[in-house]
Amino acid sequence: MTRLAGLIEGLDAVVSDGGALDANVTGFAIDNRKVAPGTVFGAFQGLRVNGEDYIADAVKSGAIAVVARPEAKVEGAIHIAHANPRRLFAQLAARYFTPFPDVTVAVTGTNGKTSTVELTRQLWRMMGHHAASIGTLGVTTSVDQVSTGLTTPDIVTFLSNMSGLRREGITHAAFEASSHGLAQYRTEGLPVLAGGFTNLSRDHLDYHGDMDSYFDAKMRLFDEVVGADGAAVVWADDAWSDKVIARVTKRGLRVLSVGVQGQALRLANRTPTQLGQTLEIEVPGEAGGKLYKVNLPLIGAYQAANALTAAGLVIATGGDTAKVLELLGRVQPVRGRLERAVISKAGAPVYVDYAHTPDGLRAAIEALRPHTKGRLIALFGAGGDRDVGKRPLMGQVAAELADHVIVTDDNPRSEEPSTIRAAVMAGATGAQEIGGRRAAIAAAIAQAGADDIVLLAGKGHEQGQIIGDRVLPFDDVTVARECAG
Ligand SMILES: CC(=O)N[C@H]1[C@@H](OP(=O)(O)OP(=O)(O)OC[C@H]2O[C@@H](n3ccc(=O)[nH]c3=O)[C@H](O)[C@@H]2O)O[C@H](CO)[C@@H](O)[C@@H]1O[C@H](C)C(=O)N[C@@H](C)C(=O)N[C@H](CCC(=O)O)C(=O)O
Ligand SMILES: Nc1ncnc2c1ncn2[C@@H]1O[C@H](COP(=O)(O)OP(=O)(O)OP(=O)(O)O)[C@@H](O)[C@H]1O
Ligand SMILES: N[C@H](CCC[C@H](N)C(=O)O)C(=O)O
Ligand SMILES: [Mg+2]
Repeated sequence: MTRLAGLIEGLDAVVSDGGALDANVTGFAIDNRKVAPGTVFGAFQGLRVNGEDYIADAVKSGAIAVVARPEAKVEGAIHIAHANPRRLFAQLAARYFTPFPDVTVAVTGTNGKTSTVELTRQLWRMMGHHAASIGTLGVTTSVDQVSTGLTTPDIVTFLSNMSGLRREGITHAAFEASSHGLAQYRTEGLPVLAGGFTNLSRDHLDYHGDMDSYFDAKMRLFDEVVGADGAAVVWADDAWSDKVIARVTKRGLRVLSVGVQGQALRLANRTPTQLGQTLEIEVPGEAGGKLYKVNLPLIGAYQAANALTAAGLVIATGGDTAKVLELLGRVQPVRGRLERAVISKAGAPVYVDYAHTPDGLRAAIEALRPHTKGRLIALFGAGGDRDVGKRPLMGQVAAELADHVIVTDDNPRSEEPSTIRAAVMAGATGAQEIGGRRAAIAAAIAQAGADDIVLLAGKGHEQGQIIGDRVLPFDDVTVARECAG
């Protein structure tokens, strides 16, 4: 039995009459359609609708308490009122779902979150811990991967997953904190020992408005989600890194900066090899510090960055530096991130990558350049119902850096595919436009000679293409194999 009175004890909220405080709490929900008898309902103002409009329905379905703004109307259940109901709901739900894995870290940034949490999970696992990650790829453990649909799931899914992982024996968990997730308090309430920052560049301005608000949304991870005695692992070579370091230092977090300009793990040298790259990493300490040489079995400067951030998180939460750096030599590739799908009949390697921002495209093309003898053919589109301003910029980056560009469809969602393509084409001087992703992939592979390399960007691991409100099965890796054979 979990009594409501016990859960709300000491919480900073105004609690109304209207129900029994000794009632048994059976669960939490933020969608009235998921309310069962005994549920605590969170009623939040959303972008699409106002959750407060569903309070009466939630009470009818058996909600015993409603967390909502003081001005919301709650009848027939206890009103737990707070000006910031999402945050309060997270704290309350966490009291219900506790305990969680002992060591929990979070990663934010525009690009690299998925790769970093996945590499963190792998490092922990190789160190003998029971580890998991939660993010775009779903909930991943060493035996399972279950999709949640979003990068940062809703608060109830998140906390119940974290608690379920603990019951399965998971002691270490890394999760992706997207800017939407942070702005909506989707990952709160549990102790977070360290936060990682990968980078910041243009994305999601449809939601956040401008870069400063986008930055502030991300910084909530360090301002509020990571515990006051926690650590911040900061990729030091981004244009926003200094601002992040200043902010986390002001909060009093322990700072581990990593990268060429990093102080905790300094990337002294990076040399691409055929199947990966050699990293020389300087770690300050006694006797002038120590230089470690790591043969990272992943290609691309960006994966070196994510690997160092992951190593930083593991070290920040107690991992032995020498051991962690040694284990970087044994990590596995991350699904859909510079994944080699196939080698075409003509002999051209075809890579699938999840680049879906201008900066991501730049990183993916630059990663493949040292491995290209002939031409680099880049294929991509842009997602519908997302930041429209990034479209011509993606076109520009590709036109500038690739030798041949094919603009096609990503997930059009509710938009007209040709309109999205036109917006990308506006920046992509000299590009070829091919509607229909399968036809475009076939054309890209058919054009590639033995010395060329093909990059299929934007969809990475995704298993479907969202057209209208339907999701049609589509996997870039499978389609590439079909077109290559
Ligand atoms: C813009 C956005 O982030 N929207 C998410 C958000 O919506 P919202 O809070 O604005 O909610 P709303 O739909 O207006 O509804 C308001 C409230 O009423 C409730 N409701 C609604 C209808 C109903 O019948 N009954 C009911 O109780 C809802 O549960 C909600 O609490 O909360 C909803 C419930 O959890 C999410 O489903 C929804 O994700 C939509 C589908 C989405 O597309 N999100 C994307 C943009 C997203 O979150 N992406 C990020 C970023 C990925 C990246 O890093 O690139 C991610 O973390 O995945
Ligand atoms: N450190 C990085 N710097 C620049 N670009 C990167 C970096 N890491 C990844 N990328 C690019 O971004 C793409 C997405 O990477 P990843 O999935 O790890 O990021 P993410 O932050 O989880 O994305 P999402 O916002 O969709 O959750 C990669 O396929 C790559 O093209
Ligand atoms: N988390 C990102 C993923 C984008 C992937 C791309 N394939 C698209 O559909 O735009 C988003 O929701 O914007
Ligand atoms: Mg991700």
